[in-house]
Amino acid sequence: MKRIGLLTSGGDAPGMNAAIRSVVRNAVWHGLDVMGFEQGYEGLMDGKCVPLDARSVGAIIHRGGTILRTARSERFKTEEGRTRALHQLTACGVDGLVVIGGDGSFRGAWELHKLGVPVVGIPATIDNDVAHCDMTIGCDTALNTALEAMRRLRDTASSHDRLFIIEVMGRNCGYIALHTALSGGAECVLVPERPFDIQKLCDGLRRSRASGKSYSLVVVAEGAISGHDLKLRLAECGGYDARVTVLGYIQRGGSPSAYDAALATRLGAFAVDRLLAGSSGVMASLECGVPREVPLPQTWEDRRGLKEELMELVERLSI
Ligand SMILES: Nc1ncnc2c1ncn2[C@@H]1O[C@H](COP(=O)(O)OP(=O)(O)OP(=O)(O)O)[C@@H](O)[C@H]1O
Ligand SMILES: O=P(O)(O)OC[C@H]1O[C@](O)(CO)[C@@H](O)[C@@H]1O
Ligand SMILES: [Mg+2]
Repeated sequence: MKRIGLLTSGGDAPGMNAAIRSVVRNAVWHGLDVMGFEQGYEGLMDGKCVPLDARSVGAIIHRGGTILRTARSERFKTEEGRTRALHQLTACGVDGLVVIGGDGSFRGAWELHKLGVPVVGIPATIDNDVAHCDMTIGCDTALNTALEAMRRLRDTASSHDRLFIIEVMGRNCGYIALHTALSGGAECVLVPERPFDIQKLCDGLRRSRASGKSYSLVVVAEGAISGHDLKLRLAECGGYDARVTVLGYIQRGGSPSAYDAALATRLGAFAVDRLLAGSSGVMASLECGVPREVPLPQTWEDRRGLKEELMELVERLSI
C-alpha cells in the first residue's frame, strides 16, 4: 500500500479533525501518501481531493467541524455513483480508504469494500448510534454542550417557576436525550425508541408540583416529537404554558472534549494500522476500552439500544 484516501461523511462531529490529524500523521510515519477527499462521498465521486502531509494537519486537533468538509449524498447510493467513485480512487492512485462518519457512512463504506476497495471506518457522529464501540467520536462533546445548556435553563426555570422543554438532536436515537436528562436531572425524557403517553407525562408533572417542586425540565429528542409540538400537547392536555428551547446544530459544533480528542486520536492511528495489516470492511473501534476491529455490517445490524434501567432511573429520581 502506497497511498491512502481519507474522507469525512454525514453530520460533522467534534473530534473529526483530531481523527484526520491522527490518520494523516500515522500514515506519514509509515511512509504512506495521503489524499483527502472533500465533502464526503460527493467529493470522492467528483475526484475533489487534496494531498495531506504532516504539516497540513497542524493546529486542527482542537477544532470542531471537519477541514475536509462533509456532505450527505443521494448520488452515492446509486450503482452509477459508486462506479464513479471507484474510477476516481483508481485515477488518484489510492489503494486504501479511511471513512470517518456514522452508520450511514459505514453502509457506503461497505459498498466500496464489496467493490474491492480496502476500507476502514472510524465511528464519528454525535448520535452514538453505532454498535460495538464504547462511544462514537463527538457524542461526549455534544452531551457536554447539551448539559451546559440545560444547567442554564435550570437557572431561569427555577427563577420563574416554569416548565421548560429542551429539544436535543437524535432523529432515530435517544442517547443524547437520555444522557442529558440523566446528567442534568430532568423530570422526564422522551426518546424515539419508546412511545410516550401525554396523559402520563401530565400526571407526572402534576405530581411533582404537588410534592413541592416549583419548576420542571423535560428533555425531548427531536425524533420523539418536536419541542414545539410537545408544548401544544402539554397545553391541551394539562393546561401547561411551557417554554421551549431547541438546541439544534449548536450540539454539533465546538472544540472536542478531552475524551473525544483522545478517542479520535487513538482510532485514527488504529485505522491506518488495520489498513496496513490488510483489513477491510471493518470499523476501528474501542470496545470496553480495548482496540478491536468490527465487521461493518455488525455496526448497524446489532442495535446498541437504550438502557431501560437508565430511562427508569430518570423517572425514579424525578420525585
Ligand atoms: N445504504 C447506503 N449505500 C450507500 N451509501 C450510503 C448508504 N447509506 C448511507 N450512505 C451514504 O452515507 C452518507 C452519510 O450517511 P448519513 O446521512 O446517514 O450520515 P451518518 O454517517 O449516519 O452520520 P450522522 O448520522 O451523524 O449524520 C449518505 O448521505 C450516503 O451518501
Ligand atoms: O440537517 P442535517 O445535517 O441532515 O442533520 C440532522 C441530523 O444529523 C444528526 O445531528 C447527526 O449528525 C442527527 O441527530 C440529526 O437529526
Ligand atoms: Mg447516522
